[in-house]
Amino acid sequence: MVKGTMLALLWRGRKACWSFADTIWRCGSGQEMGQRTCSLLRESFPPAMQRRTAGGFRGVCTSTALHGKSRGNPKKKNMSEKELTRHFVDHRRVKLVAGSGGKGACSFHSEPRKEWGGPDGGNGGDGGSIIIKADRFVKSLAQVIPVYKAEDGQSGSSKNCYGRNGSATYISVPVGTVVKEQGATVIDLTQHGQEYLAVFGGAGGKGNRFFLSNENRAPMMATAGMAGQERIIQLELRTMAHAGLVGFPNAGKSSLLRAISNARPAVASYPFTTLNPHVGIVEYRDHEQVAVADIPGIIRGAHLNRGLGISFLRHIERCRFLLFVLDLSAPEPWTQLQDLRYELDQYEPHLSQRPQAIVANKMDLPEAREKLETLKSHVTQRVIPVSALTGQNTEELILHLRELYDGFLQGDDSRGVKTN
Ligand SMILES: Nc1nc2c(ncn2[C@@H]2O[C@H](COP(=O)(O)OP(=O)(O)OP(=O)(O)O)[C@@H](O)[C@H]2O)c(=O)[nH]1
Ligand SMILES: [Mg+2]
Repeated sequence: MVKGTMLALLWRGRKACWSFADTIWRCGSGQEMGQRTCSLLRESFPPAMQRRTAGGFRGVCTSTALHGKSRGNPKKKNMSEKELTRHFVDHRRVKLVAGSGGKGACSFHSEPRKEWGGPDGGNGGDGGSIIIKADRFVKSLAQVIPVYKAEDGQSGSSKNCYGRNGSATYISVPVGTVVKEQGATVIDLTQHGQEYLAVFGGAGGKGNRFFLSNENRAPMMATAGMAGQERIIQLELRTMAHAGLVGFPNAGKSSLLRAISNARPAVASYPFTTLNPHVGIVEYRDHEQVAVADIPGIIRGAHLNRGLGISFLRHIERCRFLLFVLDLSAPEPWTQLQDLRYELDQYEPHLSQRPQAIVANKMDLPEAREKLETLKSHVTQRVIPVSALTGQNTEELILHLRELYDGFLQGDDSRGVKTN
């Protein structure tokens, strides 16, 4: 029984315990063995643990303590914005080649006393197709490779055996991916699980059994499988979010997203900290969720490729409403608003006309408080003064976000449009 207990201890112990497992196994039974084992185990612990077990060895507790560290969930490492840029890809050009069909077989059945058993060549299997599938757990197109070749069908064989069909190849893409061919949109994958069969596999060839007829009792013909379809397509990711944060660099967009949602985009005091879109979810008590996208900063002349350009505006193209984030500590923040609107319209006419609110950020700074009234006099839209840093008045912003969201839902209901 003592031997059994020792073995149980060793099983739960660490690698270090194995070195003296042999020793314990060979020990005699009784108290002497128990003491010897205790001292051996105690010596194998780190000094701190040795001190703790000096009073008396308790096998069960020790094994737990030894494993304590390895059992704990390792904390997920936050990726820096630079690392994220390497992992975040929002467009890809992909060549798709479906599988070819397998060859049909040409063979004749033959067995004792049945020498001319007739043709028995089976058909080839069909080539595999390639299917593009939207998956909400995929966040970027980074894992999409430049060329996909689906599996070919297997050839048919004698005894009427058909070749196996090539299995379909699935390409998982984020929800919101647009499939384009020569610049024209083919399909927009906006639902989780939505599939698009991009290229069909070639049909399998026919075996000579297929050509058996009254006229031809011994067909020698079998056909090769057809080649699979080939296609070059472009995949373009357009982030799916209800609201988009638009502003100059350093306006505090990322800080604001951190303040109102669960997202953790990088925040720093230098411009263009954000290089990729981040989506945060604002949760309400009734479990309604509003997705908010933070995108890189826009500067005057961005449509002429200044700063980071405006190509990333594709990520707010789908947003139903916009939040213009202004840094009220900057001189004349209302000019920022005009510039932002101009740049948005350069990307897509009337993009700046979407339902919107103006978020006056950095209200914790004295210079910002002075400019609030002047800003209000310059604009007709609602201005929400907040401080993303201190969290001041973010509730008003969250509530207004909900109003905009409800308005958008009602608008869609009245038009009978189903949206995501
Ligand atoms: N005092 C004060 N500072 C703020 C506030 N919000 C943001 N900041 C600071 O402003 C700087 C820029 O903040 P970000 O959130 O990175 O700004 P951003 O608009 O995301 O900038 P880009 O990603 O470069 O476009 C950081 O140093 C923040 O700490 C605020 O409400 N008050
Ligand atoms: Mg940012």
